[in-house]
Amino acid sequence: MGCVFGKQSHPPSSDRRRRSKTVASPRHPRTRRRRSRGEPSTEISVVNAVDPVVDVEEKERPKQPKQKARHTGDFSVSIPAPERRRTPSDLNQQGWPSWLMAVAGEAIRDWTPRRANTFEKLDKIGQGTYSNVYKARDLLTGKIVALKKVRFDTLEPESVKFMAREILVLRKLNHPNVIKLEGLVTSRMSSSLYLIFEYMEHDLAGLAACHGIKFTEPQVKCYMKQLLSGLEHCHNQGVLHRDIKGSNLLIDNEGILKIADFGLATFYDPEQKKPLTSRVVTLWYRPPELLLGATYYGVGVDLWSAGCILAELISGKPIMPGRTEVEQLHKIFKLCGSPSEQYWKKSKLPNATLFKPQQPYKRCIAETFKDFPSSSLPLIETLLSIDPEERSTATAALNSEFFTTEPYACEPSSLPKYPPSKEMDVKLRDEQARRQRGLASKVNAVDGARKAKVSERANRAVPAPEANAEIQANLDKWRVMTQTNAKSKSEKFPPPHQDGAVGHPLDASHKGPLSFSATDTTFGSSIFNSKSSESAKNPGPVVGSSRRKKTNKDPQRAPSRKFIRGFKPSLIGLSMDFLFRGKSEVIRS
Ligand SMILES: Nc1ncnc2c1ncn2[C@@H]1O[C@H](COP(=O)(O)OP(=O)(O)OP(=O)(O)O)[C@@H](O)[C@H]1O
Repeated sequence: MGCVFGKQSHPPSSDRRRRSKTVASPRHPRTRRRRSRGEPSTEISVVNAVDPVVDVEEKERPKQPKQKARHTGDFSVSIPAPERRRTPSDLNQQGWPSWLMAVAGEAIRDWTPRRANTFEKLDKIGQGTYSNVYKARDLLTGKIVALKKVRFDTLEPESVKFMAREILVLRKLNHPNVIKLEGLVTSRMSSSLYLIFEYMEHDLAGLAACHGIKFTEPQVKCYMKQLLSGLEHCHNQGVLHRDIKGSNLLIDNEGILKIADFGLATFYDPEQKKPLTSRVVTLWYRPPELLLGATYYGVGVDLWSAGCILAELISGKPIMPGRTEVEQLHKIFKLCGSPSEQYWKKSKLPNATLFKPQQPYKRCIAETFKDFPSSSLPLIETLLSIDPEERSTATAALNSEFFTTEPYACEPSSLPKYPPSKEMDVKLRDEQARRQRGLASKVNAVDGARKAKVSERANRAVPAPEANAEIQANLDKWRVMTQTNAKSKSEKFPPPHQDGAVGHPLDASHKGPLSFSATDTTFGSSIFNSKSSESAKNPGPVVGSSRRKKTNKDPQRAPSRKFIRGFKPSLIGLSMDFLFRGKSEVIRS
């Protein structure tokens, strides 16, 4: 941060915005974030005069920061005339900048911002799609904290609102298994905002990716108990998290698990349901109703993700690593069975006609997970119910026999003390290994290196790849073209104001899912084996946004895109079976 002065050096931002709108697809798959990825359009130069907190990013910011188009929903957000220059007089009495007061007044009510110069930034410890996270020392208390620097565009009130929603949600929650927002930091003239959190040493994805860590049954129960307790609190407070996955489950050195990253969370009222976007939750953990386009949903979405995590913790690998929405649904149907006739009728899901298989798929959770502890199966069956209502509640899950039969959950404090294992650490380790392999491959022939790369990636990346956007866009087009009564997209999907998170595509969280031992052989079932080998042959997208872009051009990924492009209105009436068959044929070729 430092002492930061605003300096106007760009052409009017509307120009840049116009340009950027042509860049991003309105159906960009990363629904995850509705916040802008673009830097504020007022260029900032940094003079680190007073603050001990040096903002590396601001120092290194390029002269012409690229702006990505922002889509709050299925459509671009209209943006009001930009404010040009910020001065200290923009701060109100408490020290909040006016742009924040104007749009996010409620989120910061009764709080006073901390000054940047009261923290010492120590290390970058995490990177999300819309944030960088730093380890820092609070110079007033000496405590180590995590500072999450949120990227958003002050000139786009919508993007500030999304950030404000995250703050509002966090302020409403107060539970040992939910990350606590301890305050906010603003710097005088810059438009950055930092969220102050308690510092957590690990995340479950990172731990799970550590070689040699295989959780025991009491340990799995311990983590699951904490996850479900945190979820129970969120749901009781009327909050849906909508992105439960390993890298969002932080763990401290005392073994305490806390649910983090509420950037996609929303308030909901089960008594007065409002339409919400279906384009949330990282693909591998996304429940079938969202893949089928549900806009009225509830706690079941988080419980499904919790079910995926439970099975993953026991098995040692992600259970349904799909690369596209179609493939994800296929994996779900193969494992959990396709929805019953009754459910298709009752749910009236937007994509039902398209995705309903001609031949129903049989549920085979018990056979697939036959080696799992027997008390875990009823809970997995419940959490992975196709009908969200059958998933029940976090409270019911906590009372299930999984937790009431021996061996019981261990105490968090008895969990092993792990070395630093942030997902970021794992990424860096992998990158280093890849580089080394690259060198080795020069000596050992290209082929061998490619194989190693494939097997290493197979279990890790969580895609909600750009192909998803494409498929959704095609499905929408197709629906419009084929339904006599076709509704417009805006009618099918709630407009942004109905759900702050609508439709801004969920770009794969490049966060790796839990990836435990790749050599796990616990599963005898053909379903599991086939899945694993499929992933191994067709590795998921690589981690990290820049690389993700590259992978779109990766021939390994092309088949699904090719398939999607070839998806014509004339396919109406062809079943999901056909779609799956067609897809796998293309993949094989
Ligand atoms: N309180 C914390 N203590 C330690 N590390 C943290 C903390 N909060 C976040 N991190 C690290 O930073 C990473 C990114 O944080 P977070 O998930 O909140 O950001 P994000 O931009 O919302 O990410 P994503 O793109 O996954 O949604 C986390 O995976 C984690 O490793």
